[in-house]
Amino acid sequence: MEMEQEHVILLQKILVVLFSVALFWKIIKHMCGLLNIEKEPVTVLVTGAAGKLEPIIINIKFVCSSIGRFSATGQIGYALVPMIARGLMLGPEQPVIIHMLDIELAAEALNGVKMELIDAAFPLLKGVVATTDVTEACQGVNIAVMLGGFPRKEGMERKDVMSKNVAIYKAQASALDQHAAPDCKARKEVLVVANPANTNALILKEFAPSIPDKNITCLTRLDHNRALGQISEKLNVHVSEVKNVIIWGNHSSTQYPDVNHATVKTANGERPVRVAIANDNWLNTEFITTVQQRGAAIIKARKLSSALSAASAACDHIRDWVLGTPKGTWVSMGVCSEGSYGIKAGIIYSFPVTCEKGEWSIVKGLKIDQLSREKMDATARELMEEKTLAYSCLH
Ligand SMILES: NC(=O)C1=CN([C@@H]2O[C@H](COP(=O)(O)OP(=O)(O)OC[C@H]3O[C@@H](n4cnc5c(N)ncnc54)[C@H](O)[C@@H]3O)[C@@H](O)[C@H]2O)C=CC1
Ligand SMILES: O=C([O-])CC(=O)C(=O)O
Repeated sequence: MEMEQEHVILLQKILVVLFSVALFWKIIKHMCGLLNIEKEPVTVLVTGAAGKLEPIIINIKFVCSSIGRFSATGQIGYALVPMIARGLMLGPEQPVIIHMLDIELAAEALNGVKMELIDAAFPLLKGVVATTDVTEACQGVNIAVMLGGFPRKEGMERKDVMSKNVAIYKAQASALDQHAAPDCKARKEVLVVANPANTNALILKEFAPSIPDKNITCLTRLDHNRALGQISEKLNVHVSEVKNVIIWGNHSSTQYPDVNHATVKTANGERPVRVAIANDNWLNTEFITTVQQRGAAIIKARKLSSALSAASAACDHIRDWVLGTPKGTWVSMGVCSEGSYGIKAGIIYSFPVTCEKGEWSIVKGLKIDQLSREKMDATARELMEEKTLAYSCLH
């Protein structure tokens, strides 16, 4: 009898423990749910997002034969917006609202992209605005990815492209300055992708005085990823095993892809890339020109510029900036020079950076050899010339 009672008591105790564990688990899950619900959506602006196809009229006499050939516009935008809506930019638990801006001519196509975003039923996507009104587009924006710009057309001089783009970036700077959410001014991120990326970012910085210089950056992460890709191909290792390449300077053919501090993971630990490749001649010549010319090579192959890899790099850039770079790893970002490594303060120049708590910091104290010094200075000179040209276009 006593034994039976003991068994009942033991069973009761087990049931109480099981019930408590289940209740505790339910409370935890409920709290996590509440946390998710409470996460405010982040508003991301993407300019130049229309994803439009325009017929090319090659020869006016044979206009019929030219129908069916198309040039895509808003290409990067069309690849980028679904990546943002899937959480590839801000993480799988961050709801987003996407604002898309394009020009009047692309309004119908822009609306088509909005329809597709709705049809894709992305769980994280809490709203879409498609507009040709820059003021509406900039309203309440936390993060801005600037793809919109005037592409170089046949027969146009560099100065013609520059004058169109700096005028666009000056106007958009004023709109962001006046209408972006206080976050964008106090804390958040502006990424300029449209070419000339560094100089467009410079103009944005100069004409949006309420946005701190630290919040305005340009994309050189694509070049950084291209450099990682070339090294991984050469060594026949996965790209994730290679780290800490650097892109110095301008997102142009004068950029300097530097592997002097890069490493590759091996079974026996990390090895310098220079030692693993053991071919300085290749690293100092073909590797550099391949990365510098990769954009042109893609255009030649696709008849269109890099869109998939540029969109992916834009996500990498913002994700690492907001969520932080992995320990021991740096990335390349075009940021406002503070004078580090002898680069004139104030220009937007690509440096190696680490990010923590939403702030980037330039990696300091890297040893710079003679070849690197010359290449870093040459790309800085080009940026100074672009700055002069941009200002001459504005006057
Ligand atoms: N930094 C980087 O690593 C890279 C930069 N790029 C540059 O990114 C930019 C975008 O590339 P794609 O999407 O291929 O070009 P795209 O020509 O396909 O698209 C540009 C879009 O901007 C729109 N646009 C023009 N003026 C505008 C304005 N005032 N406001 C808003 N939108 C405007 C156009 O209607 C078009 O939809 C180009 O300037 C390209 O050279 C491209 C690849 C890599
Ligand atoms: O020149 C372009 O439009 C393409 C470009 O920047 C790149 O692929 O790096």
